[in-house]
Amino acid sequence: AQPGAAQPVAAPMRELSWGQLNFLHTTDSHGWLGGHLQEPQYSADWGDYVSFAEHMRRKADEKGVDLIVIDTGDRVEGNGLYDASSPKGLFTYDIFREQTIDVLCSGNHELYKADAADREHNTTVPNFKENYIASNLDYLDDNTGVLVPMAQRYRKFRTKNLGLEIVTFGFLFNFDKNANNTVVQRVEDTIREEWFQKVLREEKPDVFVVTGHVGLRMPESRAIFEAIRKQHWFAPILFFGGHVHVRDARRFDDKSYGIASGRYMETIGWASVDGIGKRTEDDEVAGVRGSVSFSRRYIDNNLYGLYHHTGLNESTFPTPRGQGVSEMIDRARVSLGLDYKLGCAPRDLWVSRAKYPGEGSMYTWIENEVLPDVVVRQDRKDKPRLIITNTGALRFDIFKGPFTKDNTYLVFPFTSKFRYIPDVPYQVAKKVLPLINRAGPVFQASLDTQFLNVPEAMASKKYFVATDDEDGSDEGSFFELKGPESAQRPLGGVEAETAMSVPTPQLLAGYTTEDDMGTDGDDTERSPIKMYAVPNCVQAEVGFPEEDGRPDKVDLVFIDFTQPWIIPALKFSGGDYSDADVEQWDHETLTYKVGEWIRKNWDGDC
Ligand SMILES: Nc1ccn([C@@H]2O[C@H](COP(=O)(O)O)[C@@H](O)[C@H]2O)c(=O)n1
Repeated sequence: AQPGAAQPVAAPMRELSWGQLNFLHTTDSHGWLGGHLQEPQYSADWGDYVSFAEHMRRKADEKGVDLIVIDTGDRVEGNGLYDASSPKGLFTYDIFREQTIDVLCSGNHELYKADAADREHNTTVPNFKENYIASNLDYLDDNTGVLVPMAQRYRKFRTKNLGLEIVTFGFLFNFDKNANNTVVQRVEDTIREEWFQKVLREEKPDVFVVTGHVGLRMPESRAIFEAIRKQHWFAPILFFGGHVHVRDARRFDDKSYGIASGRYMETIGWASVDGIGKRTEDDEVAGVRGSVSFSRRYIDNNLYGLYHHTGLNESTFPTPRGQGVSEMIDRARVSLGLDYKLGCAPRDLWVSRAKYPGEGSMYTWIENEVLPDVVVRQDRKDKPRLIITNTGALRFDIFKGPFTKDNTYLVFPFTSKFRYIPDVPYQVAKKVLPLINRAGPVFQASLDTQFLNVPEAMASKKYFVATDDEDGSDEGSFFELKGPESAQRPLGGVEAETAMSVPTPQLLAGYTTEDDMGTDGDDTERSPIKMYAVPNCVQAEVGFPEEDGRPDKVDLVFIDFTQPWIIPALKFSGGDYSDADVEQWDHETLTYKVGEWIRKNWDGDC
């Protein structure tokens, strides 16, 4: 762990079970290679994970079984370790490559910006060579002007100890907000491509492993499963998903299962599979291959748990390589000045652990306190304005106490700036926010308004029910598990505030996941946390007339990411606006503006 990271706390543990094939899985790490310095549940770092994987490989060898290490993308954006350097990721690519990863693929965050996609092609792919799979992703080489596969489309390999043959793919969901130096082919089109069909016709592996930056319950995963199953009735198919930032496991059928392993290096996914027979020519005819048994654990990424699962301790656990990686991270953090204190947060501010609107909500804070102060222009200061930001732009909680340079990137990782349309009739402008939040038919399918929200909402909306609040209002609904077809309740602080069960007092609050396999997936017993839904966007009203609160016209200011939704919402509200009417508000990023605000307003002692 990093110097100064919170010490892990002892807790009741569930064991890992081993099978013929065993997997360690990370996804959506978003640069959190230093771990969570403020949260004991997740305070181990990438160096500890390197040590852990080394011990688990040795154990696999001793047992005569196999271990495969997987990462399913979104390695970048969301932590100072990646975002604070120039160029971005100056240190993280070298740190990340220290883990031996057998199969990896791209996430959408590797592709938002052209320079990040260049680095993926020119650094990550060569770092991992044939282990990097890009089944539906091409890269436009600037030097040659030629569109080439980002990496190979699939990989076939034999496992070290049991000699099982694996065919593996690496998919990205149908993402369309990538920079123009990559092309993402829709999954549904890719599986109809000749190369994919040829693999299915010609290869007869013992098991298919589908890695993907795709939620397990997104339609793309189902489509891939059905395409493989159509041609391989009895083959085990294992999915390793990502993107929606949740812990989840899904049973597709009795020979096909998947795991999704959370976000931000909070979770190391563990999956083990038994019942994989060597495939014979007659299998498909006779249907001889029985069910596979699948077991999963979501490992909280802290040293207490990693020692427990390896049977090691403080002196025996760190390997020279792992220790070296922790030192690399420390040096990088120091040279980037990530612990530099901008101010002192006077209270906890939550993404979804507090009701919106409310005192503890990060979104109430941003719309009431921050936006009115930071979205100001001298030449338009007397014009009333509406300022809109999407909630997904604020990604992580703020804990009471020191707010560091690192925290600015954890909370506001994007380089988004403000744009505006001047002098919009208020009667038109005021309808934009409700339209976006109600997500009506105004928006085409490609403009799903859930893409404005925090990624966790994608899973939550589908698998949890938003119930009425305790006070009977429908404001600030919270999620309650609907049944076994579920995703999760994430995240941990130290207190367990819940209406869903009686917390065990000494347990730290954290993940209490329910998935298709039941409620025993988390490796550590935690007390549950109540999670509240947040709207897609929030809005500040600034400079409104005091008498009736209804200006004639307003400047409609919005974060640039929201523009594709703002324009159709304006049109639907009777405003004949297009992209041509949009002007840049100023040239400062939201991240910079909030950093400056914190410097001025949170200048207490802590
Ligand atoms: N410039 C951006 C890019 C993304 N977002 C938000 O992030 C969400 C996607 O996050 P994943 O980690 O799941 O890829 C997206 O839905 C937006 O809410 C943003 O605000 N600004």
